[in-house]
Amino acid sequence: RRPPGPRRLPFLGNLLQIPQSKLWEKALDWQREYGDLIYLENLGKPLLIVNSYETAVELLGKRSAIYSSRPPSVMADLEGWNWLPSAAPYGNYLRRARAHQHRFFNSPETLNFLDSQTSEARRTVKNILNHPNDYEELISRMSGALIMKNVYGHRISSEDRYVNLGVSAVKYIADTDQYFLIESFPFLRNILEWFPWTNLRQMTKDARKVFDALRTEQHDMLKKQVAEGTAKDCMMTTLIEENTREDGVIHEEEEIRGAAVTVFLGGVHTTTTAIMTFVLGMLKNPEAHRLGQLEIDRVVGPDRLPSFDDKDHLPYIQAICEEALRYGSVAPLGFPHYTTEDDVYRGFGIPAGTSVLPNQWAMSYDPEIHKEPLSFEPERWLPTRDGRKSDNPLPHNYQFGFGRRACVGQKWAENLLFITVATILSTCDIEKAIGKDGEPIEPNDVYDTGFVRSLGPSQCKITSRSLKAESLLEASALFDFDAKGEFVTEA
Ligand code: HEM
Repeated sequence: RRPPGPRRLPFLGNLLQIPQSKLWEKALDWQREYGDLIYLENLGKPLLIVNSYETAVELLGKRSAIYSSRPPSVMADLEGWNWLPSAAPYGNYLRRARAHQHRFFNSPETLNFLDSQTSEARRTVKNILNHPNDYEELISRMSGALIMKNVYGHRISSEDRYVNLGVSAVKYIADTDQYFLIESFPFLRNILEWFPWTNLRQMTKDARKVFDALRTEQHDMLKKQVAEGTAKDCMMTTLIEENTREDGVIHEEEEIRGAAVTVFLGGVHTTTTAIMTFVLGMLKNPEAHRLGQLEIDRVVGPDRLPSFDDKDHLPYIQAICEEALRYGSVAPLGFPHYTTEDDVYRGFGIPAGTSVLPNQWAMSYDPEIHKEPLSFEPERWLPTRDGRKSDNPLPHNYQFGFGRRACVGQKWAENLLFITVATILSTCDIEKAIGKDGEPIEPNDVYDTGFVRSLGPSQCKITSRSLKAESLLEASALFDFDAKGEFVTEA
C-alpha cells in the first residue's frame, strides 16, 4: 500500500496531473484530500512530497540513513556536472566533500569571514544609496563577491569570467527539468542526440565546457598560488595546505574541487533571494521597517554601524530575518532526496528509488499553521507579552533542508542576511515609489518559479537616513572592519 495521492493512470502515472510549475502549491491543495504525504508516479518513477515539517524531520532527518541520496540524473552525466557533491549519491565521495565544506564553513574559522561580510555589506549599502535603482544587482554582486573571496580568495571584477560561468552553470542545472523524457527513458538520449532540431548534442557540449572550466580554472590557479606562497586566506588555501602530502599530491583533491564549486553554485542566488525578500518585506510592511529602525537606534545608536556583536540584542531584526526566510521560501521543494532502501511509514510502503521532496513552501505558507501567510509579519517569531513563543518551527530550521544533506552554508547565509538587514535599516529608508497618478506603486511580489526562486526588484525609493549614516558608510568603503566593527587594514 503506497501513501495516498491522486489516482494514477497506467504507464503515465500522474504525469498529466503534475503541473509544469509551482508543484509546491498544488501539493498543498492536495493536502486537504490526502494529508501531508502525497505519493505520485511520473512515468513509473515514484515521487513523494512531504508537506509538513514534523514528517520531513521524521523521514529525512531521523531516517536519514536511507533518505539521503539524490536521484540519478542522465542530464548530469551528459552535461558533465555529475562530479558536483550536491548531485552525488549518498556515499563516501559525498561524505568526504561535505567534511571539507564543514571544515571551513562550520568551524571556529567561520569567524574569519564575519569580517569580510561586515565590510562587504557596508560597501554594498553605500553603493545602493548611490545607485538605488540597481539594488538587486548590487545585492547579488555582494553575495557572489563574498563567496568568491571566502572560497577562492578571488576579488571579482565587473565582468568576472568565473561569476559568468557560475550563472551559466546554474541555468544548465535548472533547465534539466525540460529533459524529463530523457530522464525517464535514458535510451532516448542516443536517439535525440542525432535529431538536429533538439540541439542536444551542441547544448551538452557547451555545458561541458562550462563545468570543466568551473572544475579546473580557479582550483589550478590557487594551487599555483599556494606553491608560490602568494595565496590569500580562504577555504581553498586552507584545504590545499592542510591536505598536501610530502610528495606534493593533494589528498582527496577531487572532493576538494567539488566541495568548493558546489558552495559557489549553491550560495549566491539563494542568499540574494533572501535579502531581496527582506527589501520586499519592508515595502509591504512599513511598520516593521519602523520598528526595526527603532530597535537599531536604541541598541546601536547613531555614532556607529551595527556589527555581529549586536546580534543578540536585536531580537526584532532577527525576527525580520526569520520572516524573510519564511516569505522568500528560497528552495520551495528543497533539493530532492532519494531513498536507497524500501521503508514503511504509518503503514505505507515507500519503495527504494523514491524521490522525496520536502515542501518547504507549504511549511511556510500553510494557512492552517501561519495566520495570513501572504503578510510579512516579523511579530510571528517574537514571544508574546506573557513570554509565550510560537509553537511553529522557525523557518531557519526547515528552509535549509534536512538530515545529512542539509545546507552546509546555513550559518554563512544567516549571518550575511543579518548584517545586511541591520546595516540597511541603520542607514537607509525604504519606501514605495509614487506613480504618475500620485498613488504609491505596489512592490513586485512575484517570484521566478525555478527550483530556487528568485525575486526581481520593485520600483521603490531607497534614501539615506542621515548625513551621519552616509559618512559612516563612506568611511567603511575605505577601510575593512573586523567582526566587532573595529577598523582593520586589508593586510
Ligand atoms: C538563504 C540562503 C540559502 C538557502 C535557503 C539554502 C537552502 C538549501 C537547501 C534547501 C539545500 C538542500 C538541502 C537538502 O537536500 O535537504 C541546500 C543545499 C546546499 N547548500 Fe544551501 N542554501 C542557502 C545558502 C547557501 C550558501 C550561502 C551556501 C554556501 C556557502 C550553500 C551551500 C549549499 C550546499 C553545498 C548544498 C548541498 C548539500 C548536499 O547536497 O550535501 N547554501 N541549501
